[in-house]
Amino acid sequence: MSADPRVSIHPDSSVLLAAIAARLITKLVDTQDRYGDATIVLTGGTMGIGTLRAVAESPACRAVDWSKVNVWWGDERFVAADSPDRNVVQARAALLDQLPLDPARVHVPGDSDKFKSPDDAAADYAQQLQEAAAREHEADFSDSRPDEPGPLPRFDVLLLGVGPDAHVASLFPEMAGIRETKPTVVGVTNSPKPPPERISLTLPALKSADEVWMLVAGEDKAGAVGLALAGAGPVQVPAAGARGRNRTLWLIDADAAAQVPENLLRKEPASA
Ligand SMILES: O=C1O[C@H](COP(=O)(O)O)[C@@H](O)[C@H](O)[C@H]1O
Repeated sequence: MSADPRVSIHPDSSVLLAAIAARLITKLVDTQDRYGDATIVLTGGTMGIGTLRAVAESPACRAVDWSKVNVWWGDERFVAADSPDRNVVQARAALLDQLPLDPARVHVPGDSDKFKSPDDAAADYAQQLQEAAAREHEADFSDSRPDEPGPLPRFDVLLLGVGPDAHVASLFPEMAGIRETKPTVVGVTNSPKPPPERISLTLPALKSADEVWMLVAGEDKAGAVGLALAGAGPVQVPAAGARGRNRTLWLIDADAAAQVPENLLRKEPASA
């Protein structure tokens, strides 16, 4: 089951980033009230890193118990561990290094210093995910606990940027990664956007999240946003396939909203 998209449009990218940060902080606090901890899946790119900077700037940032936040990434560039191209390196500089995170809860995808190929790093990341899922399963004493752990832990909120070509994470239109239905993680060797080698969660793994938030600003993304929301197929338009189980939220600015289908635009209530 997955949730139909809802769209929330903000006047420009700076208002959008502040609004996303406020929502994210609230979501993490609410989730910690419910489960004791919260799990976020981060993304890279302009909006992914901009969101982290906006969280760092928010006075409400400290409302979250960061020692009980589990951190994963939806994708990573397969380059040296300290490369400025790494989503992890950018996320640490934007926010993570300022937080009292528990290092055991920060799950970093592999790099080219440690692994020979994107496929090897993808296998390691899939293993990290599976181990986290097994730990969660062991600690679950509820009546709804399944007999066996699944391949993925609980993802409470999963953030995604969208490229002008409608890629999400490192799943690019018409390429092998977006067609994967079985593995949770895939190695990418020919990304059309540099750097060419990457690892990415697959579409089924993205769709396992409780909530998926699509973060998009700028007129160069309007075509991709329009196609995704008009119901295009995920192989051609990967952003169309990314949906949360309970919520799919498109948080976008007015420029990126230029081609949103009319029926998805929120109407003002009619005046009496
Ligand atoms: O390469 C990537 O691109 C996407 C989108 O980035 P943007 O700069 O166009 O917003 C990003 O979400 C992904 O994590 C990243 O690796």
